[in-house]
Amino acid sequence: MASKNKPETVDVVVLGMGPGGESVAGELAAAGLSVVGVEARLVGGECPYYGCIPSKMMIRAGNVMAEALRIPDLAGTVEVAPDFTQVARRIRTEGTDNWDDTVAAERFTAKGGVLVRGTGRLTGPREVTVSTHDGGHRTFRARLAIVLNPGTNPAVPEVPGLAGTPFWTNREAVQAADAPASMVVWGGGPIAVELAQAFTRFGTKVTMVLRGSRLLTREEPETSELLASVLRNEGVKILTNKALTSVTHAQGRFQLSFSDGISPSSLRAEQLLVATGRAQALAEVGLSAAEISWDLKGAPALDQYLQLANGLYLIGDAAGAGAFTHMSMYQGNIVAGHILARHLEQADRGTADNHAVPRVTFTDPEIGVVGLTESQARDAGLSVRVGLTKVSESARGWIHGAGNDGFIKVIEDADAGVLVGATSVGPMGGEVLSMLTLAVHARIPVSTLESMIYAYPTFHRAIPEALKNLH
Ligand SMILES: Cc1cc2nc3c(=O)[nH]c(=O)nc-3n(C[C@H](O)[C@H](O)[C@H](O)COP(=O)(O)OP(=O)(O)OC[C@H]3O[C@@H](n4cnc5c(N)ncnc54)[C@H](O)[C@@H]3O)c2cc1C
Ligand SMILES: NC(=O)c1ccc[n+]([C@@H]2O[C@H](COP(=O)([O-])OP(=O)(O)OC[C@H]3O[C@@H](n4cnc5c(N)ncnc54)[C@H](O)[C@@H]3O)[C@@H](O)[C@H]2O)c1
Repeated sequence: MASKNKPETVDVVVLGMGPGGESVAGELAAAGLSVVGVEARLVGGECPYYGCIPSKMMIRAGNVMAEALRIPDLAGTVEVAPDFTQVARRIRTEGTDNWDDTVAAERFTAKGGVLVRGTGRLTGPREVTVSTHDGGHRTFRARLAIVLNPGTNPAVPEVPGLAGTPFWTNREAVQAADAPASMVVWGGGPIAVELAQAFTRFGTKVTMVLRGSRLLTREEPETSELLASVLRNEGVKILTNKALTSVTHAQGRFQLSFSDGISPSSLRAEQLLVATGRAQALAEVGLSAAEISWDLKGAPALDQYLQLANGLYLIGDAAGAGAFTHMSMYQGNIVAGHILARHLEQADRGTADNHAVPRVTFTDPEIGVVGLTESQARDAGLSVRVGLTKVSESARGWIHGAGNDGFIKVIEDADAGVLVGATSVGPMGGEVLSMLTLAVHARIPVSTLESMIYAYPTFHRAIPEALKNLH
């Protein structure tokens, strides 16, 4: 092993092996470059161990039960007895290998990559120093590139009493052995709504406490309204415009005090889930050593190849174009393509284009969104036409019956005659989103979408109805 003071020269250093970092590092190593991947926790990052995969396993199980409970409306009788321990077992054994990344690490090293476990920091424009888990230090000089993929950690606001209590973030929630009897979910973003619904379906009495007046504030107001009504019907309490002022924990219960600016109130619950956004791990990476200034308030400035400076790339949640696994991987692909084009003379794969970023919040109904919301399109100065239709009014939605809440909303740039955004809420709303994503991505004229044949009776037949309603 090299000493602290003797840098080792390699082609590429990937700092943080989230979904994008893992794929860039693997591809470049497989192409024959010498690649060091630096990872402080688990190769693969948040998504496979604490994010997408375990949460979607919970959601899948909850959805099966919710469907079963719709049987009396459509098909007979059924007895449903939720058992969270089955979900916990599946997450532990199939989903996360008991939070062990050996398979992912070996996938990378089998391609010729070198995995260094520890926390890395930039110590120069082309230099990374790692405090390794075995207590040493290694310094690497990157001949060709450094790719930063540090991701995020749960952000926990400072509230008197909170720090000393056994609250959950997403990381503890997905490791739960059982569903708590009652839980306060603090926050109203995607993590909060997905986990609130999943735990409710396993018998947890959930109270959501929001700082503002609606759920999923980045999405259309119609989305927030519909989701709130679905969650309330399932038994979730939603308290709005509340600030958490103090927390205590005694005898296995949390006591939470709130203020709404007028009068104080309090809640007791067995568990508290803090889902109040994410903190950028990029802040700890030492950007100033690479002479990059960044003030944490927005995303750092990147060029179209996702470079902060020549040969210094940034991908993933920290790149600020959407905190989603598919964005991390999309960006990783562009960066790998750029490095290979520059140094191995392979064909360039193009540059980052964020006009059609899709996202799906996996509640029931699913919430699929692409591109701009109505207010974003108006704020951008476009001449906007909006079309909306309810899923329950389509033939398929009507046939579907119980569980058919949803709508399609399309946003057109009327001058250009193309969609610039769309929302698809409903059963399989995330799958219905796919053709809307293509329409926004490829700027397909609305007249072409109107002339297309849509199979009957599918959920996506609601899309031409929404187009008919454009006004
Ligand atoms: C509960 C939950 C559910 C989610 N569900 C979805 C979903 O359904 N679909 C979706 O698209 N997205 C989902 N996401 C978001 C998704 O997990 C992230 O967008 C995704 O993980 C990509 O993040 P990233 O590439 O920025 O890196 P991350 O996944 O955050 O990984 C970064 C890695 O870098 C390492 N690291 C950081 N700093 C250093 C350092 N200095 N030295 C060494 N290593 C370091 C970290 O240990 C980590 O492993 C979900 C997130 C959560 C929390
Ligand atoms: N299905 C998916 O794709 C999926 C699922 C989960 C998470 N994610 C990604 O992970 C990211 C993080 O999710 P999230 O739900 O934590 O974050 P978020 O930033 O979307 O939502 C945070 C919530 O906490 C509230 N909040 C923030 N600071 C607060 C404070 N000081 N006091 C009270 N409330 C406060 C906000 O008002 C908001 O309701 C998302 O933006 C999303 O990109 C994606």
